[in-house]
Amino acid sequence: PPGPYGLPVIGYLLSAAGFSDGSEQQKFKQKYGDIASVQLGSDLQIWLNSADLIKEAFVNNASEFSHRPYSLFRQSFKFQDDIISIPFDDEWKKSKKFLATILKNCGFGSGSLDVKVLSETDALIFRLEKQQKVAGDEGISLDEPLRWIAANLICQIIHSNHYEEDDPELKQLLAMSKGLFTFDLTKTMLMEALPYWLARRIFRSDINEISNRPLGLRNFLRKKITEHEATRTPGEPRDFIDAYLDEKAGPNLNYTKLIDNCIMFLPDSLDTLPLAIEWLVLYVARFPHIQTILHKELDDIVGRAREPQLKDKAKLNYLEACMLETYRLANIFPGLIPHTVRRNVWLAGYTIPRGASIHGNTIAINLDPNVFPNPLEFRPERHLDANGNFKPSEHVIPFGVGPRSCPGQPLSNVEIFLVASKLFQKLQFNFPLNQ
Ligand code: HEM
Repeated sequence: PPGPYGLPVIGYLLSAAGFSDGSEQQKFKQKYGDIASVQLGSDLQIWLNSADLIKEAFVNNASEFSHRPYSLFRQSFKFQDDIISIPFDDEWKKSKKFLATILKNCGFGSGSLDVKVLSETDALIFRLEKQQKVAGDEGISLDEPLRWIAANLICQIIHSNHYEEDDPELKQLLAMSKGLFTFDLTKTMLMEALPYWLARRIFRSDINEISNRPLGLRNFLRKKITEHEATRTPGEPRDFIDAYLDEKAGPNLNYTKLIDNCIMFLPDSLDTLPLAIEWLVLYVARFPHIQTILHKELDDIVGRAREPQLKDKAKLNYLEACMLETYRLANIFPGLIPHTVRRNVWLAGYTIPRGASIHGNTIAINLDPNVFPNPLEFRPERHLDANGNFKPSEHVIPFGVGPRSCPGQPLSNVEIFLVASKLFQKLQFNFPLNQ
């Protein structure tokens, strides 16, 4: 595929810094159309710059395009057969189906989850109001309170624990998972771009630091598993750990795999998901006319006397539109997680070489002025039809598409919708004075 020329050996590596703010990725679409390639050292990156082409690869040709490329960064964590890294084969299919089923039984997409989310949101509102009284005009940060509610929900699903605001165990868990998968983007690109032996030398101390990151979480989860083994009733799972133990009990039970798969749920649950809610609140607070429309819609459909429910979702068109617009403009998960092919494959008239890393260019797609006029404006109306009904966009794909897409999407959709509808039903958000 076409792409920028680079220098011998290092390719386009000197421009790696431009990837962190998305400016390079946007240029790929403008200059080369739906598909572009860029050589970063030894890493050949293919950028798919339209949602249609991403679907062509990850959905229509899923059997070829659903592998994960080798990544020194991910390998540094020393996870064992975790769901994100394992290749797309029969083993992966079995694991993903198994995880999806037990997650569903533990709350994802089931009625009991709504009750938990609503009661956690009550506690969140109480906490925000309390903090606001103390802070006055200074304003408060949403970051920690939103991570706290998200942690309570995922912990109930994984190991049935519910925490109060100041619980030291919760604080410890949040501290251990904060930034678990965060790393300087330019360094990550260099790590993946340099030949393996050289990258291992240059980044030795970073690799050691990364491999130590999950140790605290592993110990924490090991303790939870031991407690579960002592108290569980086989066949009556209370949560993810019980369900896993039920399914895999026996001499072949691999505790490290169980622990690592629990850890895989944490970064998106504790970082990505609260971030989406936080951006939504910030955009709505920034534009008072949008907040007024949102409050009116909630008053008309739900009223003040009862809780919002999942069945209201179909009627809360404006809220749905605000959520989608947030995914688009805030670019909640830029670039998806890279995929690869295991042999040379044709796509859009080009050969995609075996081992290339394949990226969904959601940054360029979300800001494409031909699809979203005035793309930098937060305009929920663009996702409504002439009758004011919510119109999902085929171009906004924050959870990815195809078999490798996010298994947390059902949980995220329920959680974000219920938390947001209740927050906007009960509260008015404004920016602090002079900010
Ligand atoms: C707003 C919230 C979230 C967003 C935007 C999001 C987005 C994504 C994206 C873009 C991918 C990669 C798709 C691809 O490779 O093409 C992904 C994968 C994944 N997500 Fe999420 N996610 C969210 C929440 C969650 C939650 C709450 C969980 C767990 C409880 C979760 C667990 C995972 C896992 C395990 C994978 C790897 C799947 C695989 O490799 O087969 N995500 N997510």
